[in-house]
Amino acid sequence: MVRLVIKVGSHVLTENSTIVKERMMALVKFVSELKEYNYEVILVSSGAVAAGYTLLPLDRSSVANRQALAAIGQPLLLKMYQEKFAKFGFLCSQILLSADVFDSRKATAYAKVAIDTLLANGVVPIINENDTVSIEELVFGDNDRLSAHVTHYFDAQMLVILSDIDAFYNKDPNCYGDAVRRPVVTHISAEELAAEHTPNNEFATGGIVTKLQSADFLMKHGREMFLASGFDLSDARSFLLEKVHKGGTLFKSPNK
Ligand SMILES: Nc1ncnc2c1ncn2[C@@H]1O[C@H](COP(=O)(O)OP(=O)(O)O)[C@@H](O)[C@H]1O
Ligand SMILES: N[C@@H](CCC(=O)OP(=O)(O)O)C(=O)O
Repeated sequence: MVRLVIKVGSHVLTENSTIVKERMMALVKFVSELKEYNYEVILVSSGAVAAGYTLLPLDRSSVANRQALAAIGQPLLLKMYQEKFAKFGFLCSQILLSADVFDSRKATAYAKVAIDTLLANGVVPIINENDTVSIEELVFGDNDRLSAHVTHYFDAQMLVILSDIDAFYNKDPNCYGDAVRRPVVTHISAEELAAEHTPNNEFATGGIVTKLQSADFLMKHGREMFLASGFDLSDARSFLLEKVHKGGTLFKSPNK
């Protein structure tokens, strides 16, 4: 069994203050297919704040309101995931983590026991940051780095980030028409890791920099990361199910 972490961003799941059910369904179908192909899949799903906003459009500039939106949106997201996974005969489950879990070996080990047990029973763990209590020094703030920690500490081989962008380019393709895709990356420079956050959606928090930081963390720990589109899953499907690297970017250490 190969253990995988799939991370999906807020923009993939929501558009114009609504949850895009078709995209969520495509994701659930893809995860279910991966499970049929003997992958163990942990899903890291963003979208709690964006989902909360579809029910109660509070002003998101206030931290308290964002905490409240996450509390409203997280159960809605999970309800939708449960209904959709049930169509494929799978149970799913919710695990909310905060950054301090990974500061404690004991807490990390306890969380891993729960995840191992869920996976051993065929259940899909769905992880998000515990946004209601994760503030200030406890916060990852973006699920890119959270999912990199999940991949490393819960012993997955690879992280697959399904984003609103289909790959890593030499410059932002949303700003530069001549940006060139980088299919394989084996080194990330200090400047790239320190660049400003550039999220492309009002609910997204990370941008490309947190994806590069996640890739760097994983490469240093001997693990791989694949960045591909979450709007069109064909590159991720080809890569994981057909073992053909068409689009997307694979981050791997040079000696692997
Ligand atoms: N070099 C780059 N390659 C790809 N995307 C980039 C680059 N520089 C900046 N970006 C921006 O990063 C965005 C992806 O981050 P984000 O919107 O946070 O995605 P998600 O919600 O999927 O996590 C892209 O839509 C793009 O505008
Ligand atoms: N925990 C937050 C995640 C926000 C976030 O990281 O979004 P994204 O940059 O789209 O992955 C939420 O569920 O709204």
